[in-house]
Amino acid sequence: MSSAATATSTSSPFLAACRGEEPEHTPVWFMRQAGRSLPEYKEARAGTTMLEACRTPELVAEITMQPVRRYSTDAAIFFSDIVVPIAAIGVDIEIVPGVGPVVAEPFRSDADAKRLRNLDPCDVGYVTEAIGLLTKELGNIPLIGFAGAPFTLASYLIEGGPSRDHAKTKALMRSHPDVWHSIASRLAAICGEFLRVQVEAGAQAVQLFDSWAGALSEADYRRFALPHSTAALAGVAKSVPRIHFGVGTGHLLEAMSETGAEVMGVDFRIPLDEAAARLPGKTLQGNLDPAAILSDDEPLLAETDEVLRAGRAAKGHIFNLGHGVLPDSDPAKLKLVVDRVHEQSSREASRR
Ligand SMILES: Cc1c2[nH]c(c1CCC(=O)O)Cc1[nH]c(c(CCC(=O)O)c1C)Cc1[nH]c(c(CCC(=O)O)c1C)Cc1[nH]c(c(C)c1CCC(=O)O)C2
Repeated sequence: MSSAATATSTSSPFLAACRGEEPEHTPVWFMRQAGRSLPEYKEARAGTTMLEACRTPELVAEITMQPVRRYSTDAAIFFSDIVVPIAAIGVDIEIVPGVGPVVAEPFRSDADAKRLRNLDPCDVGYVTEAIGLLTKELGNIPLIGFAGAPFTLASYLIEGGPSRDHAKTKALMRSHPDVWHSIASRLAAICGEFLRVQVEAGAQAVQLFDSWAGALSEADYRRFALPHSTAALAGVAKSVPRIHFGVGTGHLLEAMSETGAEVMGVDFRIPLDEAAARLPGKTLQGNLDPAAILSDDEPLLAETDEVLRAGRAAKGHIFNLGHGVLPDSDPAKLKLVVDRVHEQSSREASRR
């Protein structure tokens, strides 16, 4: 490792917390920190579709930087989407504004599984290029790369779009487990490669989003999702810290941490001290309710303090929301939270 890289990793509160070391203050970043809550994002994105934007390195770098500049977050998350690698291998998928990913021909059969060929780094050359631009601009702020987990991606491919009950996906798992495992294992290989491309280009941590895994029972999660998420994360094992996150996954925390992730994301439904008792020795990330950002300052700051207090029970704590920033959020409130987290936790650190 070069001396520059060593200096970066030792001086970053985010990377220290990932490793379970004592940072100078509690690091903070927000899922969906770049997005529709920022006027400068709306301006930069005007006239460009989401997937076109993800394929334009200068625009990706600019949008990734926007929240870092505005809020002084302790990490940047790469601006992209979980469906970018799927589109890159030629699957006809679009991101429809206000809806989400929509697939022209939903996946149902073994023949469909074969539409998922391996990802070649050249398929996503724009990702490597954008991360190259970003590592120069970010200085010692680490960049988080990410991918969607096989279950969450498979749900979009099988349902054809967003789904509340994931009924077609669950029916396919049960009736045709061989087809399911074929789709999910191909997705795991694609996700693992997508993560590797980002790390090789300069991402210093990764997050695997299994946003919809909370729809599964623990038994089904273990049988149908866990092996594939484990395989996806194995792609970058031992190279960078790996964060794993899902929504409504309180019943799955232990099972999800068996993927090997060093950091577990916790949504807002479970207090961090409870999660810490269940996952001893893990760094936790979370978990202010995104809706708290829409409230008045007083309740917002009280809840921020409570998340910090509960987070002290964990080996390491990375402050975040329990899910993504809501589009109606006022950027000034997010800035208020960042400043509060930094102030309160540096005061705490100086008392130790
Ligand atoms: C399920 C999922 C998707 N994408 C993602 C997930 C997992 C995280 C989660 O649970 O929220 C991940 C994602 N998508 C985006 C990021 C960028 C980084 C960040 O700031 O967090 C990340 C990490 C940008 C985006 N991805 C998308 C937007 C909004 C598109 C726009 O601004 O036009 C952004 C900023 C589009 C998208 N893409 C997806 C959805 C559901 C949507 C929203 C559709 C809508 O409401 O318009 C699929």
